Amino acid sequence: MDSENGGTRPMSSLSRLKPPSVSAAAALQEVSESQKNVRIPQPSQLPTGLTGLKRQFPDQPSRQPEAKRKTTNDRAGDFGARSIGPAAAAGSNIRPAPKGMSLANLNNPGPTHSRQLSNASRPPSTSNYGKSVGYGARPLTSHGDRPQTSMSFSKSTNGRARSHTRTRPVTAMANHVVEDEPVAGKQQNGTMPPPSFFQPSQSRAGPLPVRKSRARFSQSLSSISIPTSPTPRKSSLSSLVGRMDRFHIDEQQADQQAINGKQVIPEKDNQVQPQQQQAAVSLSNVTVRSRRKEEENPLAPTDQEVQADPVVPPPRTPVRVVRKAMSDFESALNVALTPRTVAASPSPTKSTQPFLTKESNLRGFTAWDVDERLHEVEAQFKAMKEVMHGSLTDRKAMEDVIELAKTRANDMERERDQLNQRNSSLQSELNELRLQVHSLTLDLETERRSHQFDVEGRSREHQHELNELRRELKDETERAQRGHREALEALERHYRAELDDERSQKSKEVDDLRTRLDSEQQDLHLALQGKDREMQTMQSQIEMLKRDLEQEQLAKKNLQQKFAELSTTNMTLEDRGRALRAQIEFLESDSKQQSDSFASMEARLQEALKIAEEARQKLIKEETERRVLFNKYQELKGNIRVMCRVRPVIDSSEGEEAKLLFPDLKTSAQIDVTGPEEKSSLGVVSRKTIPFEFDRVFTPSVQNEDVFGEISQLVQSALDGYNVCIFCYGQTGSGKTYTMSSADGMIPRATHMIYDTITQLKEKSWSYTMEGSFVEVYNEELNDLLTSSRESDPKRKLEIRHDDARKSTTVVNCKTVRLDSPGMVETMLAQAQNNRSVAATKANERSSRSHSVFILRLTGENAATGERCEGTLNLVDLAGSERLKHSQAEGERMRETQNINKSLACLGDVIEALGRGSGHVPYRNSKLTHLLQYSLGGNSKTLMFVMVSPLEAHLKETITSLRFATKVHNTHIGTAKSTKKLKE
Ligand SMILES: Nc1ncnc2c1ncn2[C@@H]1O[C@H](COP(=O)(O)OP(=O)(O)OP(=O)(O)O)[C@@H](O)[C@H]1O
Repeated sequence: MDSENGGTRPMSSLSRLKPPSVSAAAALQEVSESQKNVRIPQPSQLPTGLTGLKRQFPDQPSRQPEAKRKTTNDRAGDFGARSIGPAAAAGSNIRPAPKGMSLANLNNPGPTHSRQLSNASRPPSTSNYGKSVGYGARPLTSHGDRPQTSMSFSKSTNGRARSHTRTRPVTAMANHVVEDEPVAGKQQNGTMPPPSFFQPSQSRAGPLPVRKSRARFSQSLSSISIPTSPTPRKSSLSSLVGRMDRFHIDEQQADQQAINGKQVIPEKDNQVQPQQQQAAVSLSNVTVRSRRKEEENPLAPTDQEVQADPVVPPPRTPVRVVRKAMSDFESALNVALTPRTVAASPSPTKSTQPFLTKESNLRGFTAWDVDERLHEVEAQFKAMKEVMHGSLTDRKAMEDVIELAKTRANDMERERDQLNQRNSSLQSELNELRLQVHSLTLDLETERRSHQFDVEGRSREHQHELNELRRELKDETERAQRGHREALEALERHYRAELDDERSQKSKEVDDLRTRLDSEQQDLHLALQGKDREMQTMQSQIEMLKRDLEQEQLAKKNLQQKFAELSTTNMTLEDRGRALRAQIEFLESDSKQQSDSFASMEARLQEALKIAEEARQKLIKEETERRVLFNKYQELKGNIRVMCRVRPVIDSSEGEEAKLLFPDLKTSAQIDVTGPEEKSSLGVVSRKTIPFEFDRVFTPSVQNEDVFGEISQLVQSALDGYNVCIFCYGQTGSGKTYTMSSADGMIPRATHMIYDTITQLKEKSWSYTMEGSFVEVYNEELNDLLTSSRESDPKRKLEIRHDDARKSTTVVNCKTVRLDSPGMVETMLAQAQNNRSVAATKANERSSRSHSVFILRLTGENAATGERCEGTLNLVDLAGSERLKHSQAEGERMRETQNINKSLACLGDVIEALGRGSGHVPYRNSKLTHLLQYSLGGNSKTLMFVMVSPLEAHLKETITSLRFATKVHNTHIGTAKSTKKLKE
């Protein structure tokens, strides 16, 4: 150990003066640091025992100055003063600490000192506290997170590799023990168990944990800090107590050796009495402080020197301690009496040893003052006497303490024995229980195996029984099935026999029922026939009754008529009677004159009636002649007539009205149109008035009814067997459709008139059939307007067929509707209007882009005269005649307009050709002229309406149309001939 510390202390014990070793210096520094960390408790903070201790041993700073080196007597006095503490504490009424609570807890029983389970956060334990000698917590070393305690120290002695922890002793006490106790047993592990004041003085065979707990408890007690007194007595006492601790350490070392170096980590032992703890605390602290003083005084005998002496047995009682102190004192005295080397005097011989020994050469030294030395010895002797006195007092206190400790030790021994006994009994019980558990386990296993064998055997038996039962059940089932089958067969036979009987019986019943039903059916049939006859009779009676009823109704009507006639006759007769009575009265007065007068009047009346009849007959004859004459007039005048109609201005928004004048309202055959402005060569702007004359000019105020009145004779001509063609020509929006197809236009009025005429002609034995068709010429193609686009077959195109012999035209594949009533004509017109191609242009929203032709074929027969006639009425609504440039049509509309213009030009060409009497009339140049071939010229009567717009904007078109109409009007296209012929 010395070599480890590098100390140079001589091994000889004669000098007893050794320089402080490095380890001792380190220990001294450790103790000094510990003392710095000590928080000196105030008297009020000290435990009661310690407070009493302080009362008994008050500090005496005046006896000896602090700077003065302490002598052995001083340390002995310290020992006595300190050793009294535990005794006083034992004698006082110190309340024992609670179980599990150390003395440190008593000093500061705050919650912060409660033992924590967590290593990382555990506050310094009481053991650590004892190591650090004060409340100041020692910072954690690098050896581990957990503060190193006496427990860990004890663990290191348990053979673990903890020798490296010796680099820094945990506590001053531990440092002292480790470094200053060159005991072989202690140095084996480099550590030693903490000293314990209550350690048994001899090795015992008691339980090791108890001893360990006592050691730990003693170390924890060392954490109690007691202020160090500067008095020499206290130093001496500390020295003594330190020696006593080392004695105990020796004893503990012996115990360690007794338990073969094995140490069990003590369990938590809280059974140490607080008085013992307190005593140990005081002693250990005193030891620490005294050792520090010893280190400061190298001349004083140290504990190591005492411990190093193997001859001197360690004192085991305070008496021995005192004796040892005395011997120490004597040794010190010898040293003191030994001539010292004066520091200022040179050494007679140069010795390499720094201390005085018996071999030291003292020759040459100056003699020292004996008197002074005696005084010093006397003073020291006095002090020694005082120390002795105090030591005796201390001895008594220590003996009390020892007695108390012995008592406590005995109690604990007893308790330990009891615990050992209980432990052994519990161990034996545990062993017994283990044996029982083992035997029970074996029994259980045996039982389980036997039970398993039993279960397997029983399962085999059950399986066998189950198989047997299955076989039996199968046999039983088969037997039962056989029995049931036989029973079923027997039952079947039985029921079959019963069924046969039942069937024969039922068949007999059915036969009876059938015969009965037949007879009943015959009866019912007979009854039904009777009922039929009755019903026929009833029906005949009903018929007869109906007829009777009708006859009765007729008779009733006749009677009613007769009654009415009779009533009238009665009234007439009454009137005549009244007249006759008046006449009788008159006659009675002047009968002859009155009778003559009556006869003359009667003759005049008869004459008037005769004249009236003659006039009526003459009227009829003249009417017939007029019609003949009209037709002859038509034939003579030419068969084309032109009428002009000007529509009214519908809305002022249409624009400025053109200047159209009608000069001759009587004849109504002229229209004067003020032409557009013209600039002459002289620059004079003027507007010409262009006069146009036609067969009839209709002003804007003329209604359709008046217009129809003018053409009704033409319609009548159709009934007389003429081909009549009425067509409207004019620009878009001039009123063509309005005139021809409106609700009161020419077509409805013509049909209505024809119906009326047909009805009238029935009296003359004429019967007519009327068939209508409606076609359209669009882009030089014929379309049937009475057939919708869905119904029409594109493969069946309309074709124009002419019958040259009959001068009639037929459109093949065109739908022809028999018109039996005026309502059918209206329906046909509406249908045609829907199917007609109407497209919008810039000239007119509702511009008709096609020519529509309504063909009404009239066939009449006169049953009386045998005459037959076929006439055709063509009502044509031409498309707009506006010029292409004006219409601004594009694309498809342009093509439409071109076709329209072409067909209209062809119409003009045909009329021109007819007027010229050309042999070839270009009917086939257009579909329109081709369709109207026999309605233009020949035996046809043609009427052209030239429609005029009243607007100034349409003036040019108006003039163009009027010029074209004038051209037509001036054309003589032949004589119309009636188709009326006698029926062969
Ligand atoms: N005499 C009239 N009295 C009142 N309104 C008329 C008369 N004539 C024409 N109209 C009106 O003028 C408008 C154009 O007439 P309509 O459609 O008959 O012209 P259009 O010559 O047939 O034109 P399109 O060639 O485009 O068919 C219509 O709204 C019609 O009602």
